[in-house]
Amino acid sequence: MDHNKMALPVGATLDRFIMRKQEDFPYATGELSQLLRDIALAAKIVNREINRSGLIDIAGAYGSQNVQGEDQQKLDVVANIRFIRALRNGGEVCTIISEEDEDMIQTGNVQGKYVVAIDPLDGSSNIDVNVSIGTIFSIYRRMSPTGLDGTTADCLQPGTHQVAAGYIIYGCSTMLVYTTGNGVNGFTYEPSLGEFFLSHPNIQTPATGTVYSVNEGCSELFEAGVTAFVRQCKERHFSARYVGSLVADFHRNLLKGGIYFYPATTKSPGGKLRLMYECNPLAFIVEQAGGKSSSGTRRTMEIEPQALHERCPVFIGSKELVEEAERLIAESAGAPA
Ligand SMILES: O=P(O)(O)OC[C@H]1O[C@](O)(COP(=O)(O)O)[C@@H](O)[C@@H]1O
Ligand SMILES: [Mg+2]
Ligand SMILES: [Mg+2]
Repeated sequence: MDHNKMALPVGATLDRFIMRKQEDFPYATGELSQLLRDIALAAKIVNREINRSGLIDIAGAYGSQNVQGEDQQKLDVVANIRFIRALRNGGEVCTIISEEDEDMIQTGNVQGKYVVAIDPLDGSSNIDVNVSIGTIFSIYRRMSPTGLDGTTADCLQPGTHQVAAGYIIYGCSTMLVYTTGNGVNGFTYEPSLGEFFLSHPNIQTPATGTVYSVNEGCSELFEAGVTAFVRQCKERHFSARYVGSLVADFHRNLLKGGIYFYPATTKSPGGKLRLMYECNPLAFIVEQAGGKSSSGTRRTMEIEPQALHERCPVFIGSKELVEEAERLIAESAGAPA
């Protein structure tokens, strides 16, 4: 046995883990590894801001709206600035799609091989009330040649083209969970050492569960198949859990089993969540952990994006629960199950 190649023990630092994973790819140039480190660095800085958000003047609205027409919170803007700065300074990223910016952000790193889509602060409505929030990121390799800014085509790639994806959850503890298409691993931040340590190696999500996460306040606006699925969850005495921060609801269900869904409603026919920096990255992670993600009728990662901030309905989590939701939606639409 090649003892040098054994799996890294729980407690290994993120840095060592990234290096070890890079060794698995003989032709790896280290750029993606460096990009993951840049994201981890920005996460540490944003974590510090969040942890003291009740003390310093960082709470509340910023006074402007983003392209989605949502009031930006100060922490949305701070997190956006921190991540963009780290990605720009890191040099590996040519173009960024951010929830907080209408247009593509060209970093000026024309030699950069990667495009990043990011939700700098997820769960904005929970910032001021000390409930878990997060950051979600998705990484693609550019298709256009280096030497120029990234293009719209570089940004509008389907989820199946992702080379890495992850999220940071700022909760009871701060964790970074990511995949490069080779399993899902979780790292817990130790602030006194300023390091992320491997705490959740090779995460596998249970095939089923007894938790459903949906904003039932909109249930009057659900289509028949979704209503039937919610009814079934209740008939099975599932527990309703809804934090209102996608990252927090997703993370719980990833570890314990369950399903989160934000369906299309008559009010928002495209759903609420954004394909490029919310649905696709979490879909990549859940699939790598043995779960499933769907729009209700098709695999999330096979959706061809048409716009940077397009929305899509999402059903994500334990495989059997997502398939059950799809079956009831198909049935109610009269399509063969
Ligand atoms: O308040 P609603 O309609 O239930 O929406 C909550 C959902 O919206 C979000 O807050 C959207 O994300 P942002 O906070 O990044 O805009 C999700 O985190 C959450 O799951
Ligand atoms: Mg979000
Ligand atoms: Mg956000």
